[in-house]
Amino acid sequence: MTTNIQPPESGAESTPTTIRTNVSGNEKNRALSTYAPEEIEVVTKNLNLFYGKKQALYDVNMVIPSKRVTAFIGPSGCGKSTLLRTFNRMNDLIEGCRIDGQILLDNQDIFDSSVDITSLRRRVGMVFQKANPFPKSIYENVCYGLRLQGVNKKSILDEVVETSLKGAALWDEVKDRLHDSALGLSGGQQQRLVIARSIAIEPEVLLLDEPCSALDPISTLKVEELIHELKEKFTIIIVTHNMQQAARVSDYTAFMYLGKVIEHTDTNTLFTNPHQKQTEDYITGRYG
Ligand SMILES: Nc1ncnc2c1ncn2[C@@H]1O[C@H](COP(=O)(O)OP(=O)(O)OP(=O)(O)O)[C@@H](O)[C@H]1O
Repeated sequence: MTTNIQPPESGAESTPTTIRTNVSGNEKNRALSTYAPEEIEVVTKNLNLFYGKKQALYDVNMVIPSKRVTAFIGPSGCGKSTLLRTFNRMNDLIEGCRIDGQILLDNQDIFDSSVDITSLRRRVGMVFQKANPFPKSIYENVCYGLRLQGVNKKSILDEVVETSLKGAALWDEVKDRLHDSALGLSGGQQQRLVIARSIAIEPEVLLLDEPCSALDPISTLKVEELIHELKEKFTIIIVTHNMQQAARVSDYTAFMYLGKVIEHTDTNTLFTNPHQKQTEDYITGRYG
């Protein structure tokens, strides 16, 4: 069901934007506090992050429910990508980056010394703003992760390639040219290919960092529809600049400002009845 809702009006400067949400029943948008521990994929506890002396995240405490879409929104530089990158420890690659606090994935602290980063990144896949297919065939792009794991049996690879491309809504467009270069695909197709490559190794969580920002409206729509389907199998966390997109694709939305999570609630509430003034100012276009 698609619901047409207006952001709250509180004063003459309110923007008359119509924000559509993908509200599809109470169950999907129930309060985060009602989730049982086994329904939660990721928990952050007192998470602080510093780039050298500059603090970029402040005391982030949040729960990310399993098999739901959570969106991070907020003005440029508020820490959305930084927070997203902590979930698969991509920030480890940045010199001078220091993190305090905990992130529990299935109840295990991902910063624990026993955690193997390669297997963490297998469990928590990531898709970036700009599609980054490898200069290989479409087929080899999709089975890249499996080959790294030592899987080389053709029948298995064929099956995974087909399932993943179908899962990424790309199969019909490429099934007759699987051995052509991935670089010959359009931008939107490349982004779906990268998603197919990520889901081929069956992660638990899929991180999407502004996956549509370089795409035209039709490709954007395809990726948004895809996100909707993928949440049946994966927990999805998406960073987007686009509030309409957050409202369309997500079940839960976190509004961030200056490194803090100001409000994190079901998407419908965040856009129709935000509890924090800063959220309301942002969604009504007063700053950002
Ligand atoms: N590698 C880095 N080294 C130092 N500072 C960084 C680094 N990456 C991000 N920052 C700083 O951390 C803060 C948060 O940046 P981040 O990219 O996470 O914000 P964002 O909300 O994703 O922004 P945008 O919407 O513009 O992509 C910013 O002040 C940014 O300048």
